[in-house]
Amino acid sequence: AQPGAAEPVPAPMRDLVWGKLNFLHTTDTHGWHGGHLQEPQYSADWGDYVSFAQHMRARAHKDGVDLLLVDTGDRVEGNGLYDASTPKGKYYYDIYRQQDVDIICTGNHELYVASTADGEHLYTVPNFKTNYIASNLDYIDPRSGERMPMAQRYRKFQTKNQKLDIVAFGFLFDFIGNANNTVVQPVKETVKEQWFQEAIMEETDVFVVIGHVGVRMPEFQIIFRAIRKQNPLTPIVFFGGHVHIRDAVAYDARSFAVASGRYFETIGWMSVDGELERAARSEDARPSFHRRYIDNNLSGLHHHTGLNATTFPTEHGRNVSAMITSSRTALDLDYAFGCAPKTLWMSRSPYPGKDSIYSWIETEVLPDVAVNPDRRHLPRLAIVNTGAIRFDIFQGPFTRDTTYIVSPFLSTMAYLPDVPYAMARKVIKLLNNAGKIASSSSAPPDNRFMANPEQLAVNESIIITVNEEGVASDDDAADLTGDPAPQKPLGEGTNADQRPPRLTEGYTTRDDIGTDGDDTVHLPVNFYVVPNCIQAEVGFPSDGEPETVDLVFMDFITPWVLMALSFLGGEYGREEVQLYVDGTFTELMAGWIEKNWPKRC
Ligand SMILES: O=c1ccn([C@@H]2O[C@H](COP(=O)(O)O)[C@@H](O)[C@H]2O)c(=O)[nH]1
Repeated sequence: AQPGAAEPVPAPMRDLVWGKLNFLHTTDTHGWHGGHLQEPQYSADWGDYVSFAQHMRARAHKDGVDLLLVDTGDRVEGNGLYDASTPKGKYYYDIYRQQDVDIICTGNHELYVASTADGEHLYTVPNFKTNYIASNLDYIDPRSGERMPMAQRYRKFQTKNQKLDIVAFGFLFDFIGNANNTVVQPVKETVKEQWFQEAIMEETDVFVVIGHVGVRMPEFQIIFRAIRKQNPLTPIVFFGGHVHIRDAVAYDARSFAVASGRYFETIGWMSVDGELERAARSEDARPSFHRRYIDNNLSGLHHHTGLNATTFPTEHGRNVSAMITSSRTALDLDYAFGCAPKTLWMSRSPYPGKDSIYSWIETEVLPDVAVNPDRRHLPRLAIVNTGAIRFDIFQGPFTRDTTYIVSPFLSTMAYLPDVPYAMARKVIKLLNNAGKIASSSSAPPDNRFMANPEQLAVNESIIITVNEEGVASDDDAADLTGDPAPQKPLGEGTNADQRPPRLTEGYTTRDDIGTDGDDTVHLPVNFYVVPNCIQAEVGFPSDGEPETVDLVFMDFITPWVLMALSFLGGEYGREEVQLYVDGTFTELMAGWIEKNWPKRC
């Protein structure tokens, strides 16, 4: 862990179940390779993961089984370690490559900005050579204009110890927001390609499909059906991401899919056991699958390896942690813009509400920063999509690192001048409806893409009632322990005098397999659904309604805003959208904090 990172608190643990073929999975790490310095349950860093993987590989070797490491993209954007340097990623590429990842693919965040896709092509693809797979992604060389696969389309290899044959693919969901130096082929087209049809006819023991794709998204279903059609008995394992949640689902008795969360809070574990060699395959023989969501903290990593603070760190792991420390220092990530007077939550607290980060943006930040010096006298509606805010703000120092953690994007505030108020006021309602505003082929994707991916997976707020002793209500306790007994304490074990152990707050995952996936038994946390967008009325007359307003919005949501206006009878084109205020939203927010919050805590 990094110097100053919160010490993990011991908690009741569930062990890992090993099989013949085992996997460790990271996804959507978004630059958090230094770990969560303020959160004890996720405070291990990439160096600790390097040590962990070394010990786990050694155990696999000793037991004659195999371990593969998988990463399913969105490694960038979301933390100062990647975002704070010029150019972005100056330190990240060398840190990330220290882990021996066996199968790796691209996420949408590697592609939003052309220079990020260039970085992927120039550094991560060569760093991982034959381990990098790009089944449905091409890159366009900026000099020659030549279009080429970002990496090989698939990979066939043998595992180290058992010599199991593996055919692996690496997909990205049908993403359309990429910069123009890459081409994402829709998955339904890719599976028709000759190379794919030939690849799925390869003799193999196991298919491994990794993808920056939610495990319940249609893209994985399409791939699953295509492979299964030709291979009725072959085990197929899927590793997904993008939705930022822990999840597991079995598509049939011989397939299993796992998603391993977000922001390097989780290291996913999957094991497959049974007769895996194709020679032993039969109608009756079925593989068994296990999953575990490992909290990324040192006490858990010690637990799973049977080591301690002295014996756990390897030389390589220590060196990687040191690389991260010196990069964080060079980037001055601990520089404080101000002191957050209280914790502001994205989804743990209701919106609108006094502890909601969105209410803070709406009522305090926007009225101050949504100001165009030449039009400050005119009323405006300022709209921010909730997906633009990526993390909670904890009470205490708000640092350069926090800035990128909360708001990593380069989005600016755009506007349309003098929109009739009668029309402009209805836009927010349309943006906040579920589904698409219009169903034409040129319409932007589902409105929920303006919100955070975590929100995609949940339709209703999940509010857990816990009493003062940390005991959940009957239903919640039954959910968490799998036991319908009333008022069951939320611990698996009890200490000698039968008092329940003190639990920390964290993930209490329910997936298709059950409620025992998390490696650490936690107290549950609330999850409130938030709208796709929030809106502030700024500079409005004290009485009466304005005739027209400036409609100000994050440039990222331009397609949705134009579609909403068109639906309301206002035809505005992209060329009419102008920059409202200089600077990115991130810079505006950091500037507001510097001006309004106390400098020191
Ligand atoms: O410029 C941007 C880019 C993205 N967003 C928000 O992020 C999600 C996508 O997040 P993932 O981590 O890829 O899952 C997108 O749906 C937007 O809500 C943004 O606001 N601005």
